[in-house]
Amino acid sequence: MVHSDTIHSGGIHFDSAWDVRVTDTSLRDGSHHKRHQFSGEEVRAIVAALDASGVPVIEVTHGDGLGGSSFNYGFSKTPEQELITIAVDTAKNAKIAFLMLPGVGIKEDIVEAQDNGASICRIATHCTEADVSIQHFGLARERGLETVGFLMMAHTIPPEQLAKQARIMADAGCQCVYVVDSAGALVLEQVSDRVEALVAELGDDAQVGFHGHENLGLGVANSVAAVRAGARQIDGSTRRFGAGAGNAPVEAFVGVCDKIGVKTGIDFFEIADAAEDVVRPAMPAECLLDRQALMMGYAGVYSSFLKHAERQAERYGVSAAEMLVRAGKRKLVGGQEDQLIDIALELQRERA
Ligand SMILES: C[C@H](O)CC(=O)C(=O)O
Ligand SMILES: [Mn+2]
Repeated sequence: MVHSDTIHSGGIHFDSAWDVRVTDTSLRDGSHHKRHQFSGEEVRAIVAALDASGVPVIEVTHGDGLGGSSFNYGFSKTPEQELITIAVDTAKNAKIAFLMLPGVGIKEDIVEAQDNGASICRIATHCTEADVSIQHFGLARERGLETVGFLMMAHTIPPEQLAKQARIMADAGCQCVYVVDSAGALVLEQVSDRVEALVAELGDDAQVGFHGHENLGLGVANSVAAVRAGARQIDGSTRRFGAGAGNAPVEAFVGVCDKIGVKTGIDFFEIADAAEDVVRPAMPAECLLDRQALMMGYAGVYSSFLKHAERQAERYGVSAAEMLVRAGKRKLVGGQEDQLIDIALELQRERA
């Protein structure tokens, strides 16, 4: 299918087949659920299926971004740059994106990912720390990469404050700033209020995106709320293959968009088949909306803490759900995974 391109805010080329551009993040956010154990063959099969369904952007990286393979976050089975190369070689139309968290990855990682063929650079920071991304956006734009900014744990600050952080990213060269509901804690108007605030702040300087998690079962509904509030890019994971209860399922989001007249350019029937026949077999288990996931949504906990909490809960014989509620009370942010051990020990002491 050949479509014509148009240029939208942030200077991003948009295919005329899209009202919103969907990024599938199963091969990055799903990496948390799979404890970063993707094989090259799995990446090849998933990219081929998503690409054939019309998914325009596919993100491939360790769950915690470039450089995430480590003792703290969990070692990857296959080096992420190798997975990026496989994804680029496999995709016929989709662009391959990568994620990086300043401090976890470094600028050389961005250069290597681009040399391996990735074309969209997504930089993630905690939502109050946008200034740590400035040099990375500068480098990415200088090198001709398309840029996306991720303001993580967006439920923790009010819309006006989030918009100011978005402005920092846009001024640094970010072409689309995402409201990232890392904890799956935002509820409908809380999403639209944030998206609207960013749209008002950024105008034509940058697009606004939304990345949701399913911990309160609102991934698709929140994504629709984001679109109605002006978001032009939406993340999801086919079969919800993501951290916690997973991300907004791309196949359901596409079906809903078809019904409400929002063009995604993705074929509903093909993506439904891809979810069932290709993505599900690569998942260690379905992403469940179980007690632990619910606690994360309710207490506002970073979704990627789930597997870490489960491991420490088993090690110290305490409840993972209780650990996650305490992680919410302590307002932990990404990078503080080690404090889960402290919480497990605290619960163990209390029980003794
Ligand atoms: C590094 C995180 O997993 C980024 C993300 O997907 C989120 O905050 O949600
Ligand atoms: Mn996520």
